[in-house]
Amino acid sequence: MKFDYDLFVIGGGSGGARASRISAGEYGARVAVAEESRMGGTCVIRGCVPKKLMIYGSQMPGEAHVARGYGWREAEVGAFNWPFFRDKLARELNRLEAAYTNGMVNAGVDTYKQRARIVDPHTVELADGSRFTARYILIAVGGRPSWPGIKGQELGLVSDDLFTLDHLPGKVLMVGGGYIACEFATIFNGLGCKTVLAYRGDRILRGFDEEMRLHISQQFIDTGVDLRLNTTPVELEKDGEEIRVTFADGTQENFDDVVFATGRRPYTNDLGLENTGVAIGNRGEIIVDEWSQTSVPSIYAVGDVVDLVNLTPVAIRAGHNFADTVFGGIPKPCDFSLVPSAVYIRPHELATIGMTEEQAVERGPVDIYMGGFRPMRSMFAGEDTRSVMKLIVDVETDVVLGCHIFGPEAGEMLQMVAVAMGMGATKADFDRAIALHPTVAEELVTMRKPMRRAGEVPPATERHSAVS
Ligand SMILES: Cc1cc2nc3c(=O)[nH]c(=O)nc-3n(C[C@H](O)[C@H](O)[C@H](O)COP(=O)(O)OP(=O)(O)OC[C@H]3O[C@@H](n4cnc5c(N)ncnc54)[C@H](O)[C@@H]3O)c2cc1C
Ligand SMILES: NC(=O)c1ccc[n+]([C@@H]2O[C@H](COP(=O)([O-])OP(=O)(O)OC[C@H]3O[C@@H](n4cnc5c(N)ncnc54)[C@H](O)[C@@H]3O)[C@@H](O)[C@H]2O)c1
Repeated sequence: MKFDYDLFVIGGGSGGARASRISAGEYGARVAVAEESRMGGTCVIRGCVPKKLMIYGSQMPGEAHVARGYGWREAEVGAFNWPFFRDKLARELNRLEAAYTNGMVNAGVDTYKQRARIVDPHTVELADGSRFTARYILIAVGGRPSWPGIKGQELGLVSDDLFTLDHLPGKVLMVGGGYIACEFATIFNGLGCKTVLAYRGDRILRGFDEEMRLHISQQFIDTGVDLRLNTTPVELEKDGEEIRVTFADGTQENFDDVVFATGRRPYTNDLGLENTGVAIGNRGEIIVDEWSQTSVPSIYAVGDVVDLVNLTPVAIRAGHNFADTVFGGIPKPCDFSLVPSAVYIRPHELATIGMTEEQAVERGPVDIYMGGFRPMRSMFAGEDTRSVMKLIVDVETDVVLGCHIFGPEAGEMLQMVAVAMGMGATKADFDRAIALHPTVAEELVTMRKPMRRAGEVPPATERHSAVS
């Protein structure tokens, strides 16, 4: 059968852009991409990139504080000019969007700036009614914020809305306890907004190492974020210019803005999947094997839509492996068992890879190496914030199973740890490395004795009485 294209990609975000560029540019496949919004997708337009720039913007008052501690006694940041920042951010995102589009066009990819639906396992229909056939279809449609389903929720915002606000809220309620809630609590707090972080459970960042969760909670408290645990909003109402929030315990409080950071869901609705027989899970995620292939042989899926590890480098790797496998004749299955990630909060961020202590203990005995210290840079400035590093080491094999770093620019350090751990590094390998002095990172190779063998962790209340 003759097809219009070898590959039709739905979604021009991290996964779709990489797959199409490599398939066409490196392997000469005839490729088209449909994108209903802006090329670059979530990461570039309304995720990682603008978020990280906002994090940098929000840390400037802290930098001025450090500068004063180093003798720049008059250092002040003054008032934050949100319209200046927002408009500059918009120009930067336009630049990146153009770079993404050009990258695809230069690779020979046909781009359609329209929504696409699947008609059958080899046919895609665009919003204007045009239809194209393809040997393969790659679904890379990403995810969308999910709303909590409470009364009046339409008065609230989601992360997509936060990069184009008319003005910053004087007082904001962040709802949720995951990556987005924590990162935007840091941002709003740093930019001078009174920030309340409401989480329904008793400790934020579920799934992360328990000890690290405590340090992050403590940092929020220390930096002035009003952290409210076991707190759930149940209704939003308009009250003049403000939003009145009713919480599950019956209390009410007014905010200028309420932001729901209550998770994201695969964006598979109205995609025409029912025309194909592609198997989906109960969250709407597309089920794929290690080759990113769905239950229909001509249809593949990568990125957040498969809801495995919802991070940009994972979507990119899956997209690249797809192109190598299907068009390059280089079979590359996806293995996402060791993925680093970071929660970009300030002043210290959390970067993590591998097992948490809790996961490791399930598997067998482990030694816990931990270092806690005040980094030279901030300590001299008169700050008290402590860095914490934690290595989880298999007692039997000496292999490092997990690494968790809470410190300044921790993500920058962890990337290199990911290389070592990917090679199966043991604690002895870490020890053999000569320290690079004076750095924060040297602590990683100078932790000589285990702090404990797992299972002997003191109760949380003894470690951090300030956190409930
Ligand atoms: C606020 C925020 C911050 C984040 N920060 C980080 C971070 O710091 N580090 C990190 O690794 N990850 C981060 N992420 C996650 C990261 O953005 C995603 O994992 C990544 O973008 C997923 O890529 P993707 O290709 O699967 O989907 P996306 O990038 O979402 O791309 C999907 C594209 O498909 C388009 N589309 C959808 N349906 C159709 C259709 N039917 N027809 C045509 N086009 C369609 C969409 O418009 C979109 O452009 C963040 C996410 C958010 C929301
Ligand atoms: N730095 C990064 O790498 C980064 C940053 C942002 C987002 N991301 C990716 O995007 C994904 C989505 O981020 P997220 O923070 O929205 O999701 P998340 O899954 O990390 O956190 C969602 C939070 O909302 C809470 N929640 C869910 N439903 C709720 C409800 N009805 N009421 C109250 N609380 C509720 C959950 O308990 C959880 O704390 C992340 O899982 C991650 O994969 C990554």
